[in-house]
Amino acid sequence: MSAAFAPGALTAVTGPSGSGKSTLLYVLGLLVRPTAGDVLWDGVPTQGLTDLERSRIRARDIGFVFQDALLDPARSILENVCDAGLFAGMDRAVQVERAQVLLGRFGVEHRASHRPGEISGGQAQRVALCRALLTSPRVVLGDEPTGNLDAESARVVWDALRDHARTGATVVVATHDERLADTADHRLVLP
Ligand SMILES: Nc1ncnc2c1ncn2[C@@H]1O[C@H](COP(=O)(O)OP(=O)(O)OP(=O)(O)O)[C@@H](O)[C@H]1O
Repeated sequence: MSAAFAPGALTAVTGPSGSGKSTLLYVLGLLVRPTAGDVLWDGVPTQGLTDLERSRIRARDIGFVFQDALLDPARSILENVCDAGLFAGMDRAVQVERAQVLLGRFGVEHRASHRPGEISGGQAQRVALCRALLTSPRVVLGDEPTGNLDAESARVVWDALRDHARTGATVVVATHDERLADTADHRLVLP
């Protein structure tokens, strides 16, 4: 099986539980190496890249959103978002400016100095989205990013991912939510 994920589009990955949606995203995101096959990045095979080279691509070009926000509980909301820029070599002032714009866009700017334990699950997921978008990555991968959210927050997160695809990025999202998946540009169904 092979699949191509085009820039400028959101692809929804669906399929039964255990069909490999998460595994596919981890492989695409260069978090794990496939036991067979390869991921081509701009047409270039990634299997032969060193861990450092793969980490560089991840830091610079890939944003991740998981089912849980996975924020660092010891750091403020602003710091959690800015941290995504560290390994991408983003200037600190640019990190803060961009983080504040994103937090404002998703209605959580008043929580910037709070700790993750002081905000709701829906707000935490919006913060995770800001973190994923901080570097304006060319690729955003979502593993059930709306799985724990109420309908309104789910829509906010999904629409933001689709809007990011509209900027020319490649966005791939695994989901069990058929209604959201129906609004994706493409659909990959795992058997
Ligand atoms: N760390 C692991 N080690 C070994 N097998 C694993 C590991 N993680 C997942 N698997 C197996 O790989 C297969 C695919 O799992 P995966 O989590 O990718 O499916 P999924 O489609 O995302 O499922 P769900 O919708 O339930 O999240 C399953 O059979 C699972 O048991």
